[in-house]
Amino acid sequence: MPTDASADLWLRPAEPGEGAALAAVHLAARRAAPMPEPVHDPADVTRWLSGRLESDEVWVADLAGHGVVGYARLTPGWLDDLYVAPVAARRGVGSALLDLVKSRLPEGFCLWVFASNAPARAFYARHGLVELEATDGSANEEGAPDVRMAWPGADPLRFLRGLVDDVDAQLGDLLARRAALTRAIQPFKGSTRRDPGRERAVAEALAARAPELGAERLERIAHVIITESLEAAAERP
Ligand SMILES: O=C(O)C(=O)C[C@]1(C(=O)O)C=C[C@@H](O)C=C1
Repeated sequence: MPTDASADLWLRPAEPGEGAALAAVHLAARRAAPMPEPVHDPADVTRWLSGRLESDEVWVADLAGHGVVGYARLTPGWLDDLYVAPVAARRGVGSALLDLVKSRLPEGFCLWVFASNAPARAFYARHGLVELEATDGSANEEGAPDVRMAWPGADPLRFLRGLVDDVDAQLGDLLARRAALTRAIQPFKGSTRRDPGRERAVAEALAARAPELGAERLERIAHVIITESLEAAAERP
């Protein structure tokens, strides 16, 4: 039954030496959730979390009669871990930790959640987080699709524009690299005619990485990028 846990619940900074307690919560919470199997054994998880205690901001939830039942681990702009042991489920521990994280990162933060973890995604959505990009999992250790979520903080437009700026910085670098390659190829071609087959293949490769944009839209985007890159190359052969 949902209860107001505040009387029994105490949130406090983690202390050095609590790595094993955090690892127990981490592993129990993961086992109980629809998440991929952990790729590290308990000793590794304890060692890793003990190390993170030295560098990251970690808060623990102590529940009367149970001890440490949850924790949140933060790095600048990110909620890296939020785990609650099943023994303390549905007692408001996760919400209390998340409220604390919001107060520690009032300008907003991001987190990664496994796509399969529908209860966690619903929990975060109920608490005002929005879903950003989804991945195919190739960049995480488990190789499982995940979703980036964000709590956009006190000034959502400012926070989300900050994320756009970060991505645009990468996109600008990529456009510069790509335009340089378009330019480098031109002297090796017999004509200045465009190659529609090659351009279709380029658009298909983009569509495989960004399926939500769709092949047709990506074909138009690729067309603009290539047109402008060719024009820039012609201006500076
Ligand atoms: O691959 C080529 O033939 C290129 O000239 C490069 C490029 C591109 O920028 O990707 C540019 C123009 C062509 O129509 C097809 C592709």
